[in-house]
Amino acid sequence: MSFSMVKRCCGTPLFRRVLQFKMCRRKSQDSNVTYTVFRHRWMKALPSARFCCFAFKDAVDLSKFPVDRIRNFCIIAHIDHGKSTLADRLLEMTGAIAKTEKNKQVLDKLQVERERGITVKAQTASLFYNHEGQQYLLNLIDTPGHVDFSYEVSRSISACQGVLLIVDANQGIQAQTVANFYLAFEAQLTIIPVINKIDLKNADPERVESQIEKVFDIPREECIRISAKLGTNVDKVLQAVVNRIPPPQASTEDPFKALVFDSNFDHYRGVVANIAVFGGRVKKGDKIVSAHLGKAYEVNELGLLRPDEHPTQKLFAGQVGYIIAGMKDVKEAQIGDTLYLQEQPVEALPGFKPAKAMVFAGMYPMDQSEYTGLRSAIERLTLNDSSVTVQRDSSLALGAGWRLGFLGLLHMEVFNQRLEQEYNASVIVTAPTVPYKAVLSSAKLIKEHGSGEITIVNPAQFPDRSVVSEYLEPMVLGTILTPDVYTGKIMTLCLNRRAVQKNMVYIDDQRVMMKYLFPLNEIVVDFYDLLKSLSSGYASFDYENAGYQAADLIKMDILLNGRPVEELTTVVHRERAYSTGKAMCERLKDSIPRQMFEIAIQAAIGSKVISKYTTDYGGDITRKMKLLKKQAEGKKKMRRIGNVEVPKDAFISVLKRKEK
Ligand SMILES: Nc1nc2c(ncn2[C@@H]2O[C@H](COP(=O)(O)OP(=O)(O)OP(=O)(O)O)[C@@H](O)[C@H]2O)c(=O)[nH]1
Repeated sequence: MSFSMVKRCCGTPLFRRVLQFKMCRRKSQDSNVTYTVFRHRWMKALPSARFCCFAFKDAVDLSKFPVDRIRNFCIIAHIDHGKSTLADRLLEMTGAIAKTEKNKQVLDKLQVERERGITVKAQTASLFYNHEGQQYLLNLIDTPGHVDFSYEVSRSISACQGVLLIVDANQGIQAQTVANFYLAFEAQLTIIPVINKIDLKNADPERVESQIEKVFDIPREECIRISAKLGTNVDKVLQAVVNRIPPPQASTEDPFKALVFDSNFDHYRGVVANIAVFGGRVKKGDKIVSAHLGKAYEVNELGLLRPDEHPTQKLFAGQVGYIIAGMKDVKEAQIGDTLYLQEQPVEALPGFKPAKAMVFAGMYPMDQSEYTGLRSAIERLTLNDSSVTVQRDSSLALGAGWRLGFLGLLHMEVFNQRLEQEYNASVIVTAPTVPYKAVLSSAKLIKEHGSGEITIVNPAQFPDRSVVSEYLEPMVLGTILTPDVYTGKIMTLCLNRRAVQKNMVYIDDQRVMMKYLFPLNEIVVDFYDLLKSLSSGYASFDYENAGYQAADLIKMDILLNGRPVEELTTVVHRERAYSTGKAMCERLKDSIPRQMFEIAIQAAIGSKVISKYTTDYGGDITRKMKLLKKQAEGKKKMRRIGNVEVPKDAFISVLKRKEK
């Protein structure tokens, strides 16, 4: 409905007098959005609802934006180098959000993101920017920095032609800077290096520019020095986006073709898919087809993300936006899928390799009566995070549950935290394990599995040596960047983790970049924490898949008063079994609150006990009463194994090693 129609219908003096409306036209800061605002006198009484706004017009006339005035880019960097802060400034400067103290990490919408101060999910925002008298549509994607979420980065990159590579002016190039640079470089995107935090006392942009020149072969003149926090030089970043990043190669004349690069689930509207339009145009009511499933859908809604959803009539070639088309499950909007018009089939875009789970853990309800509630919580959460894999699982000790696959330990922790925060679910999580493989030698088993090689994601199902010719473990190529004073300690740490050095170079006169081949199992739980503490927080770490390697593996059980603790069953390298078993027993002894009786804690391989400890019992009667009271309070967070109560959080801490 246009403004003139509204005016004609309800703008007459009589109508206004009767309803006491004041009508005016409002322009939002970016001057593209025109709202018709009704101001109701009665509403003056209600301070919080003084304005009643209806957006009658298609908010933005997207046909105004020929492809050559569109720029699609993402912000990539090492964790905490300031991506989200820069995104806030860009949003403010282009009028997408108001300038206020409250607007911090606007694109980090999840509670866990705000609490941990990290980005977990990539977010898109479309901005309108005036440059030399012309208006540009800039589509920005803010990406996470942590290695566990690098899948989000590679997906985002596929929707862009350029990246802003942010580097902290004090910390310089870090491990994820290198990893993210290569993702962008391999995708042949334009890379704009941005040195952030120049306001810091210890900022050394000169040094960082030299590093960028040496490691990435980008001339130092191309670097832009900014302070995202203070807004210094952020305008130069916007100019560089327009001047250096090419527009998308897409034509509105071609048949409609769009790449699904992200999706999330809305309980009322179904799947909301984020798309990059590679050709043609699409509008509400169009019949579109998902190339992956060959299924047709009708477009119910589409629009821009600014950063909130902003419905429009159409989306055109080169644009990035969202689309809702009655898909009921995120599996229907597979990341990497191609959408096209039913009457104009096109060849599918290359898409992406699906994310590969690197860490698996069992999840069980604290009490079996909570099974159904937990199932629905896990189902809903995985609808929004398609990189989590879920398989039903059950165990004698823990009952019915699931085995979930994650991209890393932080991903697993974040998932857990979201289950607790967003769904009020309380879960038992078993020891994280990596996906081992076994080459079977038993003809019977090969027939049973239909393959000579099986992947084991649950240590309880680790096959016995007698039916296996070889075990294989997953390997990763790790990159460590550190000030050179810590190299000695770090090399010892890597050696202790069965790592093999592949490379070592100085990136400037004080910082070293090392590459190591690690067994994934050795870095999953606590390697990163240890590396940080050994280097006083200065070293950084990133890794990528490096296939499988043969290894001498065995299954180890931990027993409490003779009963196996299924959460703690692990697969270990044979040469590590004794020291790992001993350390786990020691830590379990420290984690179990004293109880009214002695407890035997053992590590065993098959029937052979390799380590044994005994706890003291709780002491005199008043102490016992206090102990009972305290235990009753904490009962909810306890797991009962035989007659022993174990605190829920003991399990992960038992797995963490302490390096000498
Ligand atoms: N002094 C100073 N601090 C900054 C600047 N930019 C960001 N910060 C601070 O650096 C910290 C990390 O900033 P974020 O924007 O959350 O970093 P990020 O790269 O988005 O972090 P992840 O999404 O977790 O990877 C915050 O405390 C910011 O306030 C800057 O220009 N100067």
